[in-house]
Order: sequence, then structure tokens, then C-alpha cells
Amino acid sequence: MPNADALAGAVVRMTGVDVVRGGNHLLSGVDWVVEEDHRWVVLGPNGAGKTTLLQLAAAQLHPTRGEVRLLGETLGAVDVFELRPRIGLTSASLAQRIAPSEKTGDIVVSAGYAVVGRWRERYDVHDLTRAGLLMAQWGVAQYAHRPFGTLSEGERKRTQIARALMPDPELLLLDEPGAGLDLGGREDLVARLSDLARYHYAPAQVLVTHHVEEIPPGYTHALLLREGEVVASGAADDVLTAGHLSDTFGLPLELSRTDGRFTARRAR
Ligand SMILES: Nc1ncnc2c1ncn2[C@@H]1O[C@H](COP(=O)(O)OP(=O)(O)OP(=O)(O)O)[C@@H](O)[C@H]1O
Repeated sequence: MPNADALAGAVVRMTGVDVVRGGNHLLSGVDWVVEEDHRWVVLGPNGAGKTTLLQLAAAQLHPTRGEVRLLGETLGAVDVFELRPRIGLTSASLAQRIAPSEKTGDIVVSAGYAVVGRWRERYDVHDLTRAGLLMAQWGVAQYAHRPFGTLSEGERKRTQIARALMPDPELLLLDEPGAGLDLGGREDLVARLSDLARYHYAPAQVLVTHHVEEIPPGYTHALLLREGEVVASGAADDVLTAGHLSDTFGLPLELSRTDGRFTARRAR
């Protein structure tokens, strides 16, 4: 029978969460609810705790204190190996684990089998069709037979997202997908992520970034982190202000918004 969180549509529910490592508070007192139609951006300076927060949401890490509920299950009381296939994650550290010689198409189609790039004797037609569609959607279909290591940074990022979407996850976590992209690559990615954000049947999404320029139009919520603490959290329109961003990054900032896109610079 579905439990209360599943019925209420809460995909992530964190209550009073601390993560402490070696005496350092990586996260302190985090309360956060992501519902299935939410698209969150998590912003903060280097070392703020963004990746730590995403690792909790990916069931890769347990809190030191507090409660983390994912897809209606409580971390610590659920087999994380059952939970993880329901959560899509992309990050630089995951990308580093992909062998450069693996074929791009194999990397995407093998996601449903929780292996990277291993070519099984047979994938069913449904898997191959879905992988082909996702690769077309993310602009990498033409590289299906190319080794991953020969792709540009932008093509690799888009391949990773197609792979993360392959098992039809209920939650998609994107850790700095715009890092290392040139202007064209960033703009292409932001446009595709904006389309995904607006697609009604897409999973709940959480995107970590350092830069307001990378926030895709259509993202509904924002969480600002500084030194492991939440500076502001809630509807994007309320949270993404010059004042909150100045507090988060520790310098006076001006923020402007045009057609749903943000730019920030130091206040004069
Ligand atoms: N195992 C650990 N033991 C002690 N400190 C740690 C550990 N792992 C991470 N940290 C520290 O916790 C802080 C938060 O790290 P985290 O990677 O979550 O930040 P971040 O906001 O993602 O940073 P960045 O933007 O630079 O990627 C950093 O200061 C980091 O050095």
C-alpha cells in the first residue's frame, strides 16, 4: 500500500539533517521537501555542501542526524540498492568511472542494468528503442558507435543525462552539468534542461550549480547553501534575489532576469 509521502507526492523529505565528518559540519539542520512536480536549483559557493546534499538525495550517503525520506522510504530502514535505480544521478565523479573506450550507445542502454557500458548478449527491443529516443533527444544519437572518450565535454554531459533518464527515474539529480562547457555547450544544455523541466511527465529534478546563468527557465524552486546551512529555500521567485545571493556568496551582488534567464555580477 502506498505510504503517506508517496500519496502526498514528496520525492525527497529531509528533516533536521546534519552531516558531520571528522568534526566538520558539512550540512547543519537542513529541512527540505521536493515534490514530484518540482524542479529545484541548488546554489552555493565551493564547499557549501551542495554535493553532500545531492549524495543524501541519491541514497549514496546517510545523515549523521535527522531523517531523510526518499520516494516514501526512510534512509537507514530501506535497502538502498532497491532505491538507487529509481534515482538518476549525473556527476563528474560518475563520469570519471566511465571507460573512455566504451561506446556511447552502450553507456546509455546499459543504465537499466546498473552497469556502465557492458554490452549484454541481448537487450530487449524496448531498451534499445528507449535508448535511441533519449540519445536523439539529448543530441548524441549520431555518436552511438563512437567511444565515449572521443566526445566533447558537452556531448559527454548530454550522454550522461540520457543514461540517467534511461531507467525512467522518479528523481533526476544533476551535479554541475554545466561545468566545463563552452558558451555554446552551456546554452544548448540549458535549453534542453528547460524543455525537460517543462515536460509534465518528467521526473522531479534537482540541479546543482555555482552560476545563476545556468538556471534553466522552468525551474520552480531554489535552495541556497552556505557553509552547510540553508540561507534561503522555496519558490524560485522568492529565493533568487540579489539579497539572498549576496548572503550566500558573501559579496554584494546585483541580479537581473530576462526571459527567465538570470545574470549576476558584483554590485557597483
Ligand atoms: N569526508 C569528509 N571529511 C571531511 N570533510 C569533508 C568530507 N567530504 C567533504 N568534506 C568537506 O565538506 C565541505 C562540503 O563539501 P561538498 O563537496 O558537499 O561542497 P560543494 O558545495 O559541493 O562544493 P563544490 O562547489 O566545490 O563542489 C567541503 O569543505 C569539503 O572539504
